[in-house]
Amino acid sequence: MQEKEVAEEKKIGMTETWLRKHRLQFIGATRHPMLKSIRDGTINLASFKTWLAQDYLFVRAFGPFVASVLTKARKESDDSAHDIEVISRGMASLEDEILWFKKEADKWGISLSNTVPQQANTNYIGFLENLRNENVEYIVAMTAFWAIETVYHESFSHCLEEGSKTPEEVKETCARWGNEGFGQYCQSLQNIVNRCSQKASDDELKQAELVLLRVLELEVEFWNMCYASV
Ligand SMILES: Cc1ncc(CNC=O)c(N)n1
Repeated sequence: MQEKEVAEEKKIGMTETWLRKHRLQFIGATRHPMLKSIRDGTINLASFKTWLAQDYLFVRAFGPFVASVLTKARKESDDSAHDIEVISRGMASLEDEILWFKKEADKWGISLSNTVPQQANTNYIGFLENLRNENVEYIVAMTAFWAIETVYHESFSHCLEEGSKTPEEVKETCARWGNEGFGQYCQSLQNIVNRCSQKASDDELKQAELVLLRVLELEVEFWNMCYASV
């Protein structure tokens, strides 16, 4: 049976089907040792600072990617009014996010202008650039978008759960992506992917699934990069 039929039969979305199938990879990205060290309070602050500076560069590249998803929604979505609203919300919050990175970098004494992207970051940014191509289908780009946001939400909300020993000075970072509002926004993105997947061809679904897997790999490599930089 095709996965699309499995999803339909069980009355669950395509995203849920993928996440069940690739559960281990999802856990690898959202429960990385670096995240575990945030949660248990043993985080090495040098690693955290590396993450902060590198993620700032990532987010700067993420904006143009989100803009390209917005353009695809306009051209390809069967409910573009709705999708544009959701994607624009994400776009708008990036401005605030960039300001937040600058403020946070000041707090930690990090010079962002002297930061150069490390290899794993360059790979991730290159991946985003490829997805901006107009030949990449809306559902494929949208799946990447949903996955990128959701991985951060899952990762950081876990660091704020009861019983976690996340250091005070890192809590604000966790709350940025771990908060409930961000979780609802991730859910809106997920609903879009699920809706689009009902009309997608098998080939499009295969591509979207591969993109999801690649996001999970790139996220692990991103954390590895920070973790190793001690
Ligand atoms: C490496 C990485 N993955 C996901 C996010 C979350 N999206 C935008 O902020 C992020 N900031 N960085």
